[in-house]
Amino acid sequence: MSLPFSFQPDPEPPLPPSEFEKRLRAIGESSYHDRHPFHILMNEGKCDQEQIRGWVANRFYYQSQIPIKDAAILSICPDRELRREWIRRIHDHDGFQDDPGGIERWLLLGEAVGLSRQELLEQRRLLPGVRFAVDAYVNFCRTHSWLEAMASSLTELFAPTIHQTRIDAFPKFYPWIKEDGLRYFRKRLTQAPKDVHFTLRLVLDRCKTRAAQEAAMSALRFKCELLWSMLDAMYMAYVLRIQMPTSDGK
Ligand SMILES: O=C(O)c1cc(C(=O)O)c2c(n1)C(=O)C(=O)c1cc(C(=O)O)[nH]c1-2
Repeated sequence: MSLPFSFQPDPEPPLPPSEFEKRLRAIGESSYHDRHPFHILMNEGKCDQEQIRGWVANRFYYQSQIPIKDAAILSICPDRELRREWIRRIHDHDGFQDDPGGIERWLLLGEAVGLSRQELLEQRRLLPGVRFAVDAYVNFCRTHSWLEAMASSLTELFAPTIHQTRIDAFPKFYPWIKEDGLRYFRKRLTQAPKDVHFTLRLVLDRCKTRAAQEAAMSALRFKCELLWSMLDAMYMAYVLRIQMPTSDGK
């Protein structure tokens, strides 16, 4: 027998916060980019100098776009208290007062591996696949709700472990990298947990419906996919050595 047309089945109830958090963490545990074959090669000391340089140069584009995506989030966030907190992320990367910022520290990493600032700033080694993936992140944050955009940054729950792995692995396997270059990763060990503690609480508190919780989980899956895609492009170019011929023949 069909139900009267006015009957609406109950929407799925929201998950209890502890279960929601468990599911968010499970997304990163299964698909964060620490498991990508490029990172595994790098962290086991199996990359050559050109592969490390390729990774540093391409990741620079990600670093350079982070404050732009955070500014996009600020521009759609109606809550003043949240904006006061979120703006700190832009300062962390662009620099604030005496702190030259994460982008500057990544440029030092570039110099430590033998890349000039100019080369990074002019995006000379930027692969098309990396550009598309990073641009997709900025675009996602411009076109989704501020809460989904904030939720997509929750991959940072898993970033300190991978930063620590690099701090341990680089001096051991790549003694040719100047020590100064590791400052970026050291600084993120204290910055990322602060960011992510705030964002996790926010997402758990503000996603009050099951639909909002599902949207936050989708945002996190999307972010894991784009981080993974960046490394696919790098693996193709620097491990399989397949690159698009440049149109100007260089
Ligand atoms: O080196 C890494 O593996 C890694 C990953 C991520 C991440 O998970 O998005 C970030 C960072 N580093 C990072 O340094 C950083 O500042 C950062 C900001 C964000 C973000 O989404 O707002 N992710 C990340």
